[in-house]
Amino acid sequence: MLKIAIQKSGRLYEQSVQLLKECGIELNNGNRQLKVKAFNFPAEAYFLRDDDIPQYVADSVADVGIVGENVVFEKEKDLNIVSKLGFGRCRLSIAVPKNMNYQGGSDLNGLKIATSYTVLLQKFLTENNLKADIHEISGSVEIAPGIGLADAICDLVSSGSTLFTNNLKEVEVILDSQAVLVANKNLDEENRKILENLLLRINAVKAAKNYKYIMMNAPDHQLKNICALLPGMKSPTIVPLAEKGWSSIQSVVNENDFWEVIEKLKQFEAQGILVVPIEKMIS
Ligand SMILES: Nc1ncnc2c1ncn2[C@@H]1O[C@H](COP(=O)(O)OP(=O)(O)OP(=O)(O)O)[C@@H](O)[C@H]1O
Ligand SMILES: O=P(O)(O)OC[C@H]1O[C@H](OP(=O)(O)OP(=O)(O)O)[C@H](O)[C@@H]1O
Ligand SMILES: [Mg+2]
Repeated sequence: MLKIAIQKSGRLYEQSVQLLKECGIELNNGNRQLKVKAFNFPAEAYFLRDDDIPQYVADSVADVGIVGENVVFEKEKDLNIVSKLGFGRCRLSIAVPKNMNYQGGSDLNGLKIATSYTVLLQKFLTENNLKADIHEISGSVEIAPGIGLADAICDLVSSGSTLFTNNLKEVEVILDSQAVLVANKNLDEENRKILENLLLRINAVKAAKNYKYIMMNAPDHQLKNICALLPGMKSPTIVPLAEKGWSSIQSVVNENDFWEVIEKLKQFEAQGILVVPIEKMIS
């Protein structure tokens, strides 16, 4: 039985549960139980404060956990990061009052900086030969300069709207972060196998999000051009149409190249192009 630690509530909760669901792991947490067995997978979920997850996984209280890289690196526990999950994207940044004439890192010398990320902030200061006074607070960090508690802050930023509403501006990015799956370094054989299975599913879900399934008709003399454009997972599927000289082509296309590929397909006389989402993709 693989014990999976996930955030009880907050920024990562919904997407963590959703990811497990897309992996076929259903957790009925309807009545807010903190420990829930999956119906159809040898796993059990523990719902915890995100700050505690690295410690619990390192201590084998849980075998794996879903948590932000920002927390993983701040806590400095000996863990394996086994997958980057692509959600919970944010950055850990230093921000100063909007009206400060900030020229560069050396302007931080001698300032009082409020943060919940003392380890990562100290590392940044040391690496950049800066000396500032770190003032640890556990939340509502952005309010600190406005109430005279500190001169600057170091906290998570995503859209920047919290900084904006508190009259602050972002001046240094310390870390780019996203949610990751971390694992205990000494899993037993049984749990290692379950984790392998879970990772296969996570990779299938992640890959599917990056690709679309594409179908079209094209004249046979363009097949070579189109196949070069759409290599597919192995190679495209080509089926002759009832109309002579025409074929139907099916393949996958990466989301990033999508519009460029469509434009070229039109040049290669493709018609009736259909694009559909993929639910899972296993290579
Ligand atoms: N604005 C944001 N946009 C995207 N991801 C974010 C944002 N803020 C935080 N995160 C990510 O989500 C994680 C959890 O954030 P949240 O604000 O829910 O934490 P918390 O208040 O410490 O929760 P807990 O009650 O579990 O301790 C953060 O550690 C970070 O990785
Ligand atoms: O750049 P933004 O999009 O404004 O996001 C940044 C804010 O989001 C997080 O807090 P959250 O809203 O999760 O609340 P919290 O204070 O309870 O952690 C983070 O601590 C910032 O305050
Ligand atoms: Mg927390």
